[in-house]
Amino acid sequence: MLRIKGLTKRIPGGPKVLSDISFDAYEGDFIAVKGSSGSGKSMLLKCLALQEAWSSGSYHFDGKDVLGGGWSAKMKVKRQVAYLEEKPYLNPDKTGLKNVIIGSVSQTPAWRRWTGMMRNDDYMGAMDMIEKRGLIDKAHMKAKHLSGGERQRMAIARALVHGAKVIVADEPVSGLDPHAADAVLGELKALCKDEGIIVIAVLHQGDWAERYADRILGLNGGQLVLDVYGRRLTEREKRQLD
Ligand SMILES: Nc1ncnc2c1ncn2[C@@H]1O[C@H](COP(=O)(O)OP(=O)(O)OP(=O)(O)O)[C@@H](O)[C@H]1O
Repeated sequence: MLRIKGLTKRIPGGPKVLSDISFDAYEGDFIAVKGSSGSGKSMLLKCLALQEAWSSGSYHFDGKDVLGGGWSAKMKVKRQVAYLEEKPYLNPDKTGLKNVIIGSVSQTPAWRRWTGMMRNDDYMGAMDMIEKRGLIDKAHMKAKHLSGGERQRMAIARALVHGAKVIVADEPVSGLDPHAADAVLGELKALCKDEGIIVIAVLHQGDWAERYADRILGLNGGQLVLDVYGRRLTEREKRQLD
């Protein structure tokens, strides 16, 4: 469970880009984040994944104080909160499987990525995860030959292999055709439902948020202006996010 209180982010020597954001997220939640360009959506996800330092606020993960908890508490959150980019980086010349085993810059320690060492149980765990994502026939294909949707799903497998309990995804279906987008969001939804993963995804375009998320957070000018459960946004609420 995540408990965010008063998250504020000020760019050093610059503007305040997130102001006093508070919300809780529970196992199995699929939360969409909406807001116009520059409203702070990406910054919110980066702060949750500890890719950006917080200016103030408190962050509890499974009851533990992350910001007050020292290096090991922060490393644990970096491993368990995976940041999924709009176009996740996979090494183009390595296979999907090898990319999954090696891990991502944001989640996996550097020594592990440099050595690329593979134990037998790493191999089995990664293959299992890839198979569950329906990508078994792509496991030995170089990443450069995977489609956008397959890359996104391979990146989800990679996050899970390296211990993700929370996936924060920044526009994960932007640029994908509707069929591939449904596959990616269906995958994320199933992870919430079946495995209790928390997904927090920026889904500003179209009606993906309404179709897949249980809850929609709306940002405007770095402030949380909407927190809506289990229903579509009204026209008035949509205007609040313009
Ligand atoms: N390193 C930085 N230095 C200065 N300003 C920054 C920095 N990073 C982000 N910002 C500003 O913070 C605000 C929020 O940025 P963010 O990327 O979170 O917006 P967003 O809602 O994700 O926008 P978009 O939908 O266009 O991606 C923007 O005004 C942006 O210019």
